[in-house]
This record gives sequence, structure tokens and C-alpha cells, in this order.
Amino acid sequence: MDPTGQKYFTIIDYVIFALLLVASMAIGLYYAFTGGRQSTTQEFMYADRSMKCLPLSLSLMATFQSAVAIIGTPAEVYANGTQYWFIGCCYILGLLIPAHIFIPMFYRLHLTSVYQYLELRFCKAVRICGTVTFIFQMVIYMGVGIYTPALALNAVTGFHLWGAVLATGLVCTLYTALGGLKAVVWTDVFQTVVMFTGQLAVIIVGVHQAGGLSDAWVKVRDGGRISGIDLNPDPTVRHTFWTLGVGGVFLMLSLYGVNQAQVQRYLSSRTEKEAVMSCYMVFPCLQVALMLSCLMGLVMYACYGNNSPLEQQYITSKDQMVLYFVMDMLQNFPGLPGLFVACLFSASLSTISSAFNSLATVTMVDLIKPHYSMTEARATLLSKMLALSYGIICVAMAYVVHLMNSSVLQAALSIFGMVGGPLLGLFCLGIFFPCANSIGAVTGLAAGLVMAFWVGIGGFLSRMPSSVQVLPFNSTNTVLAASENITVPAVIDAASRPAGLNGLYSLSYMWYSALNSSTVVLIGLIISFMTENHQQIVKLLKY
Ligand SMILES: CC(C)(CO)[C@@H](O)C(=O)NCCC(=O)O
Ligand code: NA
Repeated sequence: MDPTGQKYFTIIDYVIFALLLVASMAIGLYYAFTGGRQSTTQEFMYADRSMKCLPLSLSLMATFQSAVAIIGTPAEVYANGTQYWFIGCCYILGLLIPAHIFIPMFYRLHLTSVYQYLELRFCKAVRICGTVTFIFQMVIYMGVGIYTPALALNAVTGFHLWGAVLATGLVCTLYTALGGLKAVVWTDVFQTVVMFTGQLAVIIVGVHQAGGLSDAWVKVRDGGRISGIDLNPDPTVRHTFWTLGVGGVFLMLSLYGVNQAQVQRYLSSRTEKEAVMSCYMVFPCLQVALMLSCLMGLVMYACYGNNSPLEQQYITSKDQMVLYFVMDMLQNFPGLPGLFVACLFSASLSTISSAFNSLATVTMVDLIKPHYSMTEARATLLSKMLALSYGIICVAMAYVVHLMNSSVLQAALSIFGMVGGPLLGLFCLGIFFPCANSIGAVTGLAAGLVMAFWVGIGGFLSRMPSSVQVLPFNSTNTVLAASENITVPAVIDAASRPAGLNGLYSLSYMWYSALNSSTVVLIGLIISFMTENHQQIVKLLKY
């Protein structure tokens, strides 16, 4: 082993990685030159509303399953055990509710984008607020999505960071802009297969390296990595059954119920029944994805025990563990590291392509088309240009993410809760509360976003150790020492804050979606009530 712990790619690994990009590009080109040749917006955005349920379900799963989950989940399980696995419980309600409430309604309305619902229910202004919030959410998220695998690859193999970002960004932008939603869905299918294969291969080899199944089991059990169900009701504990299984339902609803990227897939299916079926089939797919990434964390523990490469200072952050593990354990299996890197990038490609396509769709359908009349050919061309532009924005966002520094899984899920949560609240306000009006909706959304950033940023700042990492450092040890030093004043400082606020800041990030969506509904209802009864209130005040 290289004394610095640096690992190297072989030529076969590079070839496998290149094959992934070439195959994805080929699928994009295929859909650019077959069918309707992407000459209408119906085909580009909604695949001519002709999709079947199997590819859709894999694509639905792939959208929010990026390298973040592949890297972040094993790191979480390695460090804290299998408690995170209980997030699998929230998939039940988190998919049943979209399947039986959101999908039938959106499908029957034959929407052009999910935000059109907001105009039908409230008014144009609410639609635009919804669209802009969605764009904001997805632009940040895709930055995290593209940056994460590139950073891991760079840290472990020395592969050029921006080279990886640009190569994947370029390929993904091209196949999305050329092949439209059909290309996005079918590359998702192919990339999901690569993703599962890569993870499975590493797990099998890892178990073998750990001395077989029973040895591996004994090691993780004795290391205390098999967690029982934690029923602690305290909402500030990061991961318990309640935060994951119940808080997670709201997270799932914001992703699988009202997110344009997913609703676009439901709307593109041939029949309503297939749309509902595809949502049902996401359940087993998500469970497999979750199982593979949790098992990966356990296998890492079985191989390293408490003597992690982080501890040995071969790497500088938890998020580099998985790839380091792969390069370390699979040295003698030429091609396997390449397969795993292909797995990481597959996961992210399938996420950012969905982001490009859905962002181009909403920008066109919600922001541009209502104001300018244009021919179908022109609208399609403009949609493709928009997809290209979002590709460029994505690379720019990767640079912004580069300047920040936090655990990727928690960062991504926090974004979903902080921006997706208020959007979920807005839709719920419209769907479940006939008395809500437009003024209430806009004010509610604003209040939800303010609450989200107040609690989200407050929480981030009050957990000082994570922000310490942005300081320059020489080795892991100094970081640990620094964070220990700073933790003490941070705790004292936190204790001197009002107890109520302090409690709010330490809320588990898994509750963000629930908190922020409820805020929107509550404030939305209060304001609606006040403005409906405006006349009476004015009279009352005069009296
Ligand atoms: C969306 C969930 C929570 C569903 O398990 C999962 O796919 C996940 O943890 N995603 C993290 C974000 C990402 O992988 O980009
Ligand atoms: Na993905």
C-alpha cells in the first residue's frame, strides 16, 4: 500500500467508467433520432404520455437516489449503526398517500406541470411562487448531486475534481437536451442496474474479505452496530423510529407526492392505473436500495472495526470512507473499483438528468409559455436550450457546494425538508382546505420558508463542530482537536439561549419537512381566515 494511502485506478477501471458515459450518451442519441425525434414539447417533457410502469418505477427511485445516498448511508451506518435503516418504514405511507391522493388528482387534471394545479386552485401568483421555490430547491440539490461523486473520486484516487464534474455534467446535459424525458427515463433504468450491480459486487467481495458471512456478522454485532428500534419520543434525537418513520413520511410526500420531477413521470405514463402501479413498485426498489447501502456500511465495519481509515488519517471526511474502502479492498480485483465508481456516477447522473429535464419543463411551462406565444418547434428548441442552461448552472452550483462543507446525506435531506417541506405544505393547503385563499397561500409559503431557514441555519450554527471543518487544517487530528475545543464554548453559548429557541434549533433534521409544511398550512389558514373576514375585522376594529 502507498504510505499516504493514495489509491490508483487501473486502465480497466477507466474503461468501465468511460463505458458508462458512452452508453448513457448512446441512449440519449437513440431517443433523439427515433420516435418523434423530440420535435414536440409533449415528447420532450412527457414522453408522449406513453410510458409503462416498470421503467417509470426505476426512474422514480433513481431521481432522488444519488451518490449522496450511496456514500452517505454506509458512512452513517458505519459510524452509528443500523438505526437509519428504519427510514424504510416511512416508505409505506410515503408512497401510499401519493399513489391514492396526489396521483389520481394530478393525472385527471391532465396538468402540464404540477404548479399549474396551484393556479387552478389559487391564482397565477401562487403558481409562480411554487415554481420559483422548486427551481431553488433543485438547483441547490443538483449541485450537491454532481459534486459528491467527483469529490470522493478526487480524494481517494487523485482523479481531477473539476475534470470529473465537467465530464459528467457535459454528458448528462447532452443526453438530457437531445433525448428528452424518454432518454432520461431509459438512462435511469440502465444506471439503476449499474448502481445495484456495483453495490452488490462490493458487498460480496467485502464479506469475503471480512472472513465470510458468520465472521462478518459477529464483528458487527460485537461492535454494537446492529441497532434495536429506538422509540425515544424526543424530537431532537437525530435518528429514532419517530424521526425516521414518521418525520420521513413528510419528506417522502414532498419528494414523491408534489415534486415536479416525480409528478412529470406520473403524468407521462400511459394510464392512471400504470402511474399508480409505478408508485407502488417504487416501494420494493427503494427497500433494495436502502438495504444495499446499509449492508455496505455493515461490511465496512466488519472489515475495519473501529480502526477506520479516517482514524488512520488516510482520508479527511466520513464521506470518503466508502470509496476508500472499495479501492482498499478491491485492489486485487481489476475492474471492480471502476464498476463501483460507475455505480456512484450512475446514481448521480440519473439524479441530475431528472433535475435538468424537470427544471427545463417548469421554466418553459410555468414561466415562459404563459407570457410569450410561440410555435411548437420554437418552444421545443427553447426547452432544449433551457436544459443546456441548467447543465451549466449545475456545474456552477457544484462550485458553490465546493465552498461549503458538510456531511452530504444530511445536507441533501435538509434541503429536501427546508425547501421541499414548504412546497408540500402549499399543496396540502390547496388540496385539503377548501377555505384557504391565495393571500393565505402566499403568506403561508413565505412563513414556511422563513421557518425553514431560521431553524435550519440556526441548527447548523449551533452545531459548531460541523462548521469548524471549513477552517484550514493540516490533518484530521487538528480538526478533531479544534472541534473539541470549540464544542465547549458552543454548548455554553447554546445553554445561555432561551430554552425554547434552543430546543427548536436542535430539532432533528428529519422533522424539517413536517415542521415546515405544517407551518405553511397553519399560517395559510390563519391568514385566509383573517382576509376572508376582512370586512368583519375592520368593522370590529372600528367598533
Ligand atoms: C430519498 C430517500 C430518503 C429515500 O430513501 C433516499 O433516496 C435518500 O436518502 N436520498 C438522499 C439524497 C440523495 O441520494 O441524493
Ligand atoms: Na440518481
